[in-house]
Amino acid sequence: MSLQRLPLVDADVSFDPHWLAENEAERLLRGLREEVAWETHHVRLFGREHASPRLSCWIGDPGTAYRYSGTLFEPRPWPSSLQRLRERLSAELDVGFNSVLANRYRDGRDCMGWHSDSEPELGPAPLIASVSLGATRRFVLKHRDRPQEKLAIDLPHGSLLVMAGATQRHYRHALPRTAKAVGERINLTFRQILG
Ligand SMILES: O=C(O)CCC(=O)C(=O)O
Ligand SMILES: [Fe+2]
Repeated sequence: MSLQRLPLVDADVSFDPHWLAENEAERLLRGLREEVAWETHHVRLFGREHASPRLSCWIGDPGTAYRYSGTLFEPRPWPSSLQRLRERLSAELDVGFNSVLANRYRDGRDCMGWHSDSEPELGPAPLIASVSLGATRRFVLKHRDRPQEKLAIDLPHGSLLVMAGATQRHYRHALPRTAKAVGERINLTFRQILG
């Protein structure tokens, strides 16, 4: 593993563009299309229900329910391929991951808006490991109080991005939609829900 620290103040973000071998990444991508119970999550924003512009699935150990934007998601069980990936990540990063949010971006219109992963059940300094599969998409980070502190990074097939420490406290991030013709992408954000 060769994680490189990215140049951001008040944050701890590191990146390995080739974390997974090409054949492993390909096998995972194919498997996850079938093994995951993909669904459209609905979230409440300003009192109104919205369909998220992507497919998602919350997966985790029993007891890792996750509340976000007013909705409580009960975890689905681990498909075996994700179970193995979780074990490998937990060992390499020395973090007891007990859940993962899987997101599937069908094309360039699917996206994720500005947010930070700062739900209380993640604790004050969450370590989030984000594995990307399929089409390369641009990921952007921006400091909450210092707008000139920002970074855009393309996340290719098989890459690993790790956000730790004060990153969620000081930064928001997003996966913008794109007018470019891009294929499907699956992203996995491994998390540790504190009991
Ligand atoms: O798809 C991505 O790379 C970002 C996903 C993300 O921010 C999240 O799951 O919280
Ligand atoms: Fe996020």
